Amino acid sequence: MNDETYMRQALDLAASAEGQTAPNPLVGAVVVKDGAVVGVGAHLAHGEAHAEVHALNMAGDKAAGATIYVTLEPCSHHGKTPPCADKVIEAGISRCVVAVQDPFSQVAGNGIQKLRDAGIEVTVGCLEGEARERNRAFFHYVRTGLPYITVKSAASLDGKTSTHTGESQWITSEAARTDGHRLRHTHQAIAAGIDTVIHDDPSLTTRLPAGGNSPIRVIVDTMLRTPLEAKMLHDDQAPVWIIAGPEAPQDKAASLQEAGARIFRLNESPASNLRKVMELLGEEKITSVLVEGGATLIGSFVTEQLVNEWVSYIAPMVIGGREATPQSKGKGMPALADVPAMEIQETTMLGPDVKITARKREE
Ligand SMILES: Nc1c(/N=C/[C@H](O)[C@H](O)[C@H](O)COP(=O)(O)O)[nH]c(=O)[nH]c1=O
Ligand SMILES: Nc1c(N[C@@H]2O[C@H](COP(=O)(O)O)[C@@H](O)[C@H]2O)[nH]c(=O)[nH]c1=O
Ligand SMILES: [Zn+2]
Repeated sequence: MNDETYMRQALDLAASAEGQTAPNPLVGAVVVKDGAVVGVGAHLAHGEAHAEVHALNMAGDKAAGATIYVTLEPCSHHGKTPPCADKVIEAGISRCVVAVQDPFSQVAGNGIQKLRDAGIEVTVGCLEGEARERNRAFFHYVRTGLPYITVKSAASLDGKTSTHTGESQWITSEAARTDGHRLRHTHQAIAAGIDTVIHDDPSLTTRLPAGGNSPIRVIVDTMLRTPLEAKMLHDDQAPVWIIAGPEAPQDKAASLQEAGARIFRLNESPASNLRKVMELLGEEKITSVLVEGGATLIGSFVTEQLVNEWVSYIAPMVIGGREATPQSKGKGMPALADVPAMEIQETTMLGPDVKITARKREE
């Protein structure tokens, strides 16, 4: 058993709380003493104990002289919980293996320094690539202040998301649609355009057999055309935030607020200033957004080059039709040189469909 073995265990522990910890990162910790695992822990929810605390509590006095493996640098600031670095020192840990430094300004190497100053041997970089990839949303958010943006698109082989008569249910299989709901569970917010809200009256909730978190529903609706009887306003499943433009009628804003929606009014059209909308969500501590559709909204994210990840679910059918809805509308990129390079991360069969995941390389 070597460092990577225990760090892999810590990464798996971190991943077990996926979709629960935002805006905090996923973190796992394993305490090892004389080749035996004596404590394990994961950060389970924002505001609750950090992974190291769980693992050290479980280890008890076996932590003295032990090694702790942690997927993110132990924090050194007083956030909602006392600093983990202090706890690691108090427990008498003699060696700390860290996957990656915490980019959060209040930590960013201070935790590691604190441990070293206390005479603890610290190594950084064990399975760093995997640790960064697991926390890509958190790292992107800390670096840019913008949520990590994933577009989800379900389409035919020829890239249509509905027939030219507007029929779209269903193109992909139950298996693909369920996988799409896992994407909802792992994102803090889900964005949809007003056309999708009017056409589909979607609930945008996470409906998985085992349950799951329903993301905050963010509707880009410049003129506040969201119907007062929209399903999502009456299911009490998750907040509804509607982003309006300057000309949106005040009386409609008032009645939507009455119906429980939170209205954000921008002084420019949100549909062509999505970066402003994302900055606003970033200020609300939203670290990840799933863009569910439709083609117009997706087209705006593409044109503003805000897409960090693209997940396509492709069904084995060809719909055809010049008027059939494509995966993205809007202005688009004039030249290939402007098209951001991405990398395919995964292709998986889900029933009869194929799922393709691609990511933009983080700068
Ligand atoms: N039409 C298809 C999809 N279409 C998804 C639509 O964009 C819209 O998100 C749904 O109508 C939302 O409904 P609700 O939130 O589940 O109530 N998505 C899919 O994965 N496959 C398809 O075939
Ligand atoms: N979740 C986590 C860490 N999260 C770090 O602490 C910040 C949140 O602090 P707080 O508001 O107190 O929860 C978060 O932004 C990130 O930098 N650190 C750790 O040592 N272990 C953990 O398990
Ligand atoms: Zn901590």
